[in-house]
Parts: sequence; structure tokens; C-alpha cells
Amino acid sequence: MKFPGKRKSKHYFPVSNRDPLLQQSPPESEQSASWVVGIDQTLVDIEARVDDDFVRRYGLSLGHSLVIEDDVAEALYQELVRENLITHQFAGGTIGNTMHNYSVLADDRSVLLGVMCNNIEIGGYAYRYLCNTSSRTDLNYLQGVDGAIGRCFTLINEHGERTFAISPGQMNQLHAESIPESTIAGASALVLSAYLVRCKEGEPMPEASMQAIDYAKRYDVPVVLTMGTKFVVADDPQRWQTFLRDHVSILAMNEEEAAALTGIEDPLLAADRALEWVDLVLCTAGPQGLYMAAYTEDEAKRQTRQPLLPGAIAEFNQYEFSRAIRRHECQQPLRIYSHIAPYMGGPEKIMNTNGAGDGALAALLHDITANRYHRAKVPNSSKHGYHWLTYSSLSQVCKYANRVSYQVLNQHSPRLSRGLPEREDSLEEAYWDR
Ligand SMILES: Nc1ncnc2c1ncn2[C@@H]1O[C@H](COP(=O)(O)OP(=O)(O)OP(=O)(O)O)[C@@H](O)[C@H]1O
Ligand SMILES: O=c1[nH]cnc2c1ncn2[C@@H]1O[C@H](CO)[C@@H](O)[C@H]1O
Repeated sequence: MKFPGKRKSKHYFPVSNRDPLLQQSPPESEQSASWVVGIDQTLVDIEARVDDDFVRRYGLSLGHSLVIEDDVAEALYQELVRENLITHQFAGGTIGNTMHNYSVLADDRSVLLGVMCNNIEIGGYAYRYLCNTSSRTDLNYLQGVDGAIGRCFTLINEHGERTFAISPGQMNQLHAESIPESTIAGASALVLSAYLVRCKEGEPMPEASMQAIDYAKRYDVPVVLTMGTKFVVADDPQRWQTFLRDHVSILAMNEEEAAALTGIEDPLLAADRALEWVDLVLCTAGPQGLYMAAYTEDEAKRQTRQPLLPGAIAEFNQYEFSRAIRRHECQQPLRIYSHIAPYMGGPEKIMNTNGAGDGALAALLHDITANRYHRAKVPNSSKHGYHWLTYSSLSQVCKYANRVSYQVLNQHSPRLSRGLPEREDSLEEAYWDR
């Protein structure tokens, strides 16, 4: 486990330190002590540069993800090939990206559940998917299917905005029997997306996801849900609110999804509303940066040393230096909030906004898993006086998430090609001055 940012703080324990006291902890075993599990619809992203007219002609919706029928997919694909518009082909899928990015950041194990072709052809989509996934992502639990994985046509316009057209193949054929109970039981988090319910009648993916949620609840593993697209939410916001209240601990969304879910345009107020259902909210807001909202233990709250921010909730970041805790672990729950503007004001030129939100979630998962790792290694540390959810304060997690989003905006693929530079590992204040 690589920690999320080197800390000057006394609590960080350097892995290479030769201090004899620290040597008492047993050596790292091959098998990781902490990991995250995610379920995804296995998809390869086929990226092409198109104009907005192309998007309209195929009945798609700018900036969103829609499922298309096979004949439409074929016509669309043929036009892309004929006009020579395809620029890149990557492994994709919102949770696949998040697991990969987590593994790259933490240099540690994530487990991906989903389907994979039984017969893999060199150079084919399935082959590309496997080649473009981190070797730290455990693919041993994928379920074989006879047929193709899904294709996600990722259509980028001149402003770098992306629209998805999904040709599903066999991506929704994951069965409940393929969900490994013990892998979920030992995980730091189970990560799902709202896309998983977007299936045809009778497809097993929703049932497989519910099976995973049941296991997670049985072992008190936090369930993380990323919203994916506002259309899935807008179909039935009431149903999603109930789903969140009944099953989800951590919610990740962007401001459009937040508005569809809560009916509230202001991302801070929408995140605050969502705290009625979940323990922690990450709400990205494109060029506005991102917000987080969570609970802390009132007795252990910490005042920020940064300027108090105006907003729909006055001075909302007052306790952003506090760590997050799940509501049911609190004696006296207190709501805390934080916001951060885009790192360095955003890249000079955005290559592609695809996956910036997935990147932010991977950073949050890294912080949560590092906390669990630290608790397992140093259970009597003063850092674990309470049963915290995050290793870092809400403020620090915001910075880290934002930094990772920046990295994704700066490259083509939604999957990080490498971890953050070592020199930048410190997320101390000075680092944030341009
Ligand atoms: N135009 C921009 N300028 C500066 N930063 C940006 C811009 N767009 C996104 N970001 C950064 O990326 C983060 C995530 O962006 P965004 O809200 O677009 O995610 P998203 O819509 O969930 O993305 P995806 O669904 O593709 O993963 C933001 O919090 C911000 O830090
Ligand atoms: O329906 C879907 N299911 C799963 N993943 C999807 C779907 N639509 C788009 N993406 C994925 O979202 C990533 C960026 O956040 C893209 O890599 C794309 O593959």
C-alpha cells in the first residue's frame, strides 16, 4: 500500500524506515491486507472525434450515455471507420476505470467483477481490455461468456466534451453465483454504478449486484455508488433516494446527477440533502471543482485553517479538517463539508474530460483503504480512537481527488497510465500555490 500523499504528520509511518520499533510489524505478505471490489459492465471505449450533428443524427444526447440497438451500433461504427474518425481504443467502463486507477494510485490490489469472453483473440476487444488493465487489478473472478464484451462509442466534440453510445454485447450477463462472498467480506469497499440496472428484462446483472450488496451489508463493508449519468437517475429519482437510504454508504456523482437526484441545482445543497441517505458524498462540478460532504464525530471535530467559504450553507467548510466517519459509528454526528477549485485552475488544454469523475472517486477509495490498512497494521494508533472511514481530513481528500482528476484531464485515456509523480506526493499547503 502506497499512502495517499506523504505526510509530515507524526502519524504517517514510512515504509522504508529502519526504526526497530516499526520493524515489529510483520513484513508485507504477497497477499494484500486491504483491497476494494467493484462490479462493472465490461466495455471497451472506442473514441472518435465527431461534430454535434453526428451525435444528433444517431439520436444520442450530448454529454450523456445511452444504450443503442445493434443495427444503430453497426451503422455508427461503419461511419466512424469509413470517415476514419476513430482516434483511440481503450479499456473503459466506469468501475473498471475506477478499479484500475485505484490500483495505480495505491500500488495495491483491486478486484474487478464482470464478464469476459471465454475465447480471446489477439488484438480483439477483450484482448485490448485485458492488456489495458493494471496488473494490480485482480481479474481472476471475472465470469466467462460466449460472445462479445460491450463497446462504448466515446464521441468527443471540439470542446473535449464526450457523449457515449453503448453497444452492450454480453456485458450484462453476470450471474449472482459469480459473486465471491469472501472477497467482498474482506474488502474496504464494494463499488457499483447506477448503470448496472440499465439492462434488458431478464438480464442477470441487477440480481448479481444485489447479491454483492447483500454480502457487503452482512460484513459491514461500505457500499459505494457512482451515479454514471443523469438519465438513469432522472427516470425515477424517488426510487434512487430509497435505494441510497437502504443500501449505500458513499455516493459519487456530478452536479447534473445531483440535481436529477435531489431536484437541487446547487451542488453543496444537493450533497447536504444526500447526507440524509448516505454517510459521505463526493460531488464533482466540472470547472467549479468538487464538493464533499460527510459526518464527523462532534467531539473530535477540527476547525479549518483555511479561509471560511461563503455558499448556500454559510461558512460550510468550517470543520473540513475533520475526518469522516459513518453515521452509525457516531455518538454525536456532525455534518462537515469541503470544496476545492480545480487543481492549478485546470489544465491549459483539456485533452478529454472523460473519466475525470472516476479519477476523483479512485482517490477517495485510496484514502479509505489506506485507513483500513493503517488500522490493521497499527490498531492502537491514536489515529484509530474512533472508527473513522477516511485516513485524511475531508479537506485533504478533496485535494487529492481533485489532483487525480487533473491528471485524467491531462491525458487521453480515462485510465491513469502511471501514479502521481513522487515529488508531488506531498499535498501540503505550499504545494497548492501555483
Ligand atoms: N473544464 C474544467 N476545467 C477545470 N477542471 C475541470 C474541468 N472539468 C472537470 N474538471 C475537474 O475534474 C473534476 C471532475 O469533473 P466532472 O465534474 O466533469 O466529472 P464527471 O462529469 O463525473 O466525469 P466522468 O463522468 O467523465 O468521470 C472536477 O472536480 C474538476 O476538478
Ligand atoms: O453504461 C455504461 N456502463 C458502464 N460504464 C459506462 C457506461 N457508459 C459509459 N461508461 C463509461 O464511463 C467511463 C467514463 O466515466 C467511460 O470509460 C465509459 O466506458
